[in-house]
Amino acid sequence: MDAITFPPAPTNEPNLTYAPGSPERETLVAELARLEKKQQSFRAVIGGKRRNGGGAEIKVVQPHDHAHVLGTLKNSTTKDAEAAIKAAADAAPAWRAMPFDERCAILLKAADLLAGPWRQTLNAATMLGQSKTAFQAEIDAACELIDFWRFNVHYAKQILTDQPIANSPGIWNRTDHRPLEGFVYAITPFNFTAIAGNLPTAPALMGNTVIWKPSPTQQLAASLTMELLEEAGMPPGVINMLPGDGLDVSKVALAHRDLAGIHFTGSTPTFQHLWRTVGENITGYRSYPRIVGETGGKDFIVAHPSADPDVLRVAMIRGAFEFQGQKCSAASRAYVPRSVWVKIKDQLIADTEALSMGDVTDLSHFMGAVIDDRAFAKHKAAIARAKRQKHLTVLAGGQTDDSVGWFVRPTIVESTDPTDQMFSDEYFGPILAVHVYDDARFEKVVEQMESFAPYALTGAIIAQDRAAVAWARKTLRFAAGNFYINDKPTGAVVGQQPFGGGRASGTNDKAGAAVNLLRWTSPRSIKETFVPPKDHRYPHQG
Ligand SMILES: NC(=O)c1ccc[n+]([C@@H]2O[C@H](COP(=O)([O-])OP(=O)(O)OC[C@H]3O[C@@H](n4cnc5c(N)ncnc54)[C@H](O)[C@@H]3O)[C@@H](O)[C@H]2O)c1
Ligand SMILES: N[C@@H](CCC=O)C(=O)O
Repeated sequence: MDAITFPPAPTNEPNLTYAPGSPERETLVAELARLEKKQQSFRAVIGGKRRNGGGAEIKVVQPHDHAHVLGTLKNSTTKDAEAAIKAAADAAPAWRAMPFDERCAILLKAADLLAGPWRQTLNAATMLGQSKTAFQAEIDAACELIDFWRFNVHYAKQILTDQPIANSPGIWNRTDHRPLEGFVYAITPFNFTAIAGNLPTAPALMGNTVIWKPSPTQQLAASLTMELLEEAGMPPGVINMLPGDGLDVSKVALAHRDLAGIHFTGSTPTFQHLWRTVGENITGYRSYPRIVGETGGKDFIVAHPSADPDVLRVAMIRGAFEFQGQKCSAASRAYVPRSVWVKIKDQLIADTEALSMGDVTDLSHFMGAVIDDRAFAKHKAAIARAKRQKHLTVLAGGQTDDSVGWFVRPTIVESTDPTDQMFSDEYFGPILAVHVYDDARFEKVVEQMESFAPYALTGAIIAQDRAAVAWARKTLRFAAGNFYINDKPTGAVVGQQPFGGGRASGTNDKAGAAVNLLRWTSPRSIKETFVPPKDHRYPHQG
């Protein structure tokens, strides 16, 4: 008989420092050398079996050294997608029937494997493939993914124990949290190994089987995540990984009767394309597909005249430039009162110019390269435009160089016009637009920026005046799904600041929280009457 059990209580995985001489640094350096040396073939995983996709070859390279090929993959085709969907359907009955505790144990084991023997492998892969520094890889590939897996078990258990609170006499009401009927299509972005690992596993934990389409530029870490999950005991067919650009996979998956849900993180245009296609196909599905998407941002820092200048300067540098500004949460627009600007401007420029950028296997760097040639071209064009416009002044950075890697210097652009496109368009790179305003206009400036960008992902207020903090918190209530007071707008921690945004930034089904897991269940209400009536007549009938 199944006991009522309590999984280990989750706690956040502590960050290792990688300081010179630390044991973690030594292991990481060895893993970097090992992974750099071998060119891999990244194959699809369908029903637990490896196979090459049937499409064209795609090279996976190091962004900071793009001549260095980490491996190759073959694009997944419609045939691969059909095989993966069949494998997911074949695996579904046994996976649904597996006791919940066993599913939890697989993810808890995956978390422990990642905290232990796999930690530096996934960190090194994330550094090489996505050009993250050691610290940026640690907070993503190790800590955030471990936290997702441990906290999701805790939240899933809460969902299952959440049962009806009322029972009429002689009746027992129960809720059966069923998985969805069909497969979940998880499509993941390049920028976070943790998000890539969470999107397929969260629906799987709730009993669903999954088609996982990672980003080609994140394929090294994605393939290793798949291996780790297999070592943790994830049965064949529960998560089927299809490398490549996803175009052919979507042709099949989005038109399939059994599409039960989409778990997406990536850009707003891609998400809108997926949603539109589902809309066009709506009459063909068995159930209405659940659509969960976390998308773009134009994340802000607003400083009040009472702001502590040092707090503001650090929030701007770390918030805008860590991981080359390629966090969806990265600050890309700042509004600074003139009285504070005069105190920080010189130091902000000097600190920005001093940020060291280069090959991330040299652990002394603060930043690496942007992800690919497309991103590089976009940032280069945005900077060139800024140099041309009269109302824009490039204060720091502005240089780009793609001869070895896709390097974009951290760039600060001052704008006299807060309606310039730099305050509304997502560039997803190390470019921070700053509007300096007269102190007395604080409220006017906040009211203008509140909905100037279509997004509402993250934002921060930097102020010491409590009334100003309270006013901004109220006025900016719908401008950010994650709102920070006297801190940078990046670095949300699972279990502490559930992450996600509204408006064009997504459906705000907070990753790593119970609300997200609920989307992957279809509750069934069960009423049992112990002594049912045997006469159809009611008392008022006399
Ligand atoms: N809100 C969040 O939580 C969050 C987190 C991380 C990244 N992001 C956003 O992600 C974007 C950057 O990531 P990206 O460049 O990987 O985004 P992207 O939209 O280019 O790609 C995301 C994924 O979608 C795939 N894709 C694209 N078209 C597809 C199709 N037709 N069918 C199937 N798959 C398809 C890509 O291959 C990739 O795997 C930014 O806009 C950023 O703000 C948001
Ligand atoms: N947890 C991360 C998520 C970033 C997404 O790209 C942050 O809050 O910075």
